[in-house]
Amino acid sequence: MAKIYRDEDINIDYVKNKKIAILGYGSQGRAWALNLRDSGLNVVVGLERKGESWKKAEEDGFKPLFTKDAVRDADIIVFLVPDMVQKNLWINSVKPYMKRGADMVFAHGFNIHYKLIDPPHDSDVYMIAPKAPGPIVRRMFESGYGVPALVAVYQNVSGSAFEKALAIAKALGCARAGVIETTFKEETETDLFGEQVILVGGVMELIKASFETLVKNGYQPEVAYFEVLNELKLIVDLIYEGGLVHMLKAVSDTAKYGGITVGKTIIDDHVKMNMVKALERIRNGEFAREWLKEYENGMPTVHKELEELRNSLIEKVGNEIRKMIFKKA
Ligand SMILES: NC(=O)c1ccc[n+]([C@@H]2O[C@H](COP(=O)([O-])OP(=O)(O)OC[C@H]3O[C@@H](n4cnc5c(N)ncnc54)[C@H](O)[C@@H]3O)[C@@H](O)[C@H]2O)c1
Ligand SMILES: CC(C)(O)[C@@H](O)C(=O)O
Ligand SMILES: [Mg+2]
Ligand SMILES: [Mg+2]
Repeated sequence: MAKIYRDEDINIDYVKNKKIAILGYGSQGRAWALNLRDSGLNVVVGLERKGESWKKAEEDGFKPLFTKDAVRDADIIVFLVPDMVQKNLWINSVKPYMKRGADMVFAHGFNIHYKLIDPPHDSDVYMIAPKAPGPIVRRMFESGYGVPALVAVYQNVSGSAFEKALAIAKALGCARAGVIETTFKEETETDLFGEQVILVGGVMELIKASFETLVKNGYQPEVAYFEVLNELKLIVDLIYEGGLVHMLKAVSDTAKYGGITVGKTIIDDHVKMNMVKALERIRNGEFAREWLKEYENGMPTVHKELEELRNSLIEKVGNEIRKMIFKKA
């Protein structure tokens, strides 16, 4: 079994008096900046322009700097802008201004694994990859818990890159849950696989397909929404709390039998073959090349699909239902 590092295994002093530049103040950037500051670390937020993120960081009590000024005397530089943006940010606003030997830190291995960024040979390069969306990284920290994270070292010039990665993971609250060592390759490939096949892609398409099937066959959209989307969270909560058997114990015997037998005919060998194909495209770099091209063309596919989703029945019905059921009585 993999070694799981917890708070008591980690010494935060490795990063205690270091100046940490958090580049980006979005999903992960905000969570990292706030959690690290609350853990007593010296954080500066670096941004490219005085836009929404700048305003948000100021509202949270930071004094953001332009990237080049934030990295000038930083000991640790954390790349928390979108993956497709990191290379240009590195070339134009970090590399020419950073202190020699400053650490380069990532929350996902994409740019290093697919060789978009070629880091200087005298820098420690490591990763802390929280296994959760940014707002949850912050929410769990505030409530005294944490989300798990993976840590990996790509370059260890100082000899203490791993200890620094663990220290940052602890300051993020991740070692309250558990931190596992991995490689940039393993993190990148499994993270992309997870988000494409289940967490983002798979779940979304299962929800859409089951909703459409019910509605096309004459059932009320609101009934379909409750059945395939709202209750999904409640069932996943049971799996999260206690595992698959725990969830099966909470549902009826009818649901157990139906789920066990029919589930396999939905997620059949054909679906499993598609999963292997998706993994293969990640491993041979085909997905990364396609995504780079999509990004360079202005993300037409992403914009088109989001527009279609915004106008879809499940979103319209869901928006109305959520207004009702989440309204405080
Ligand atoms: N979103 C997540 O929950 C999550 C989870 C784990 C790992 N990660 C990784 O964390 C990193 C950051 O992802 P994110 O989703 O938090 O990013 P994000 O999309 O939330 O980043 C937004 C921030 O980047 C800045 N930004 C956007 N475009 C820019 C540009 N062209 N130049 C400079 N700055 C720009 C914005 O001003 C904002 O401050 C990525 O490597 C991602 O893979 C994200
Ligand atoms: C939150 C996720 C999906 O786990 C992350 O990997 C991301 O890229 O946003
Ligand atoms: Mg990801
Ligand atoms: Mg992920």
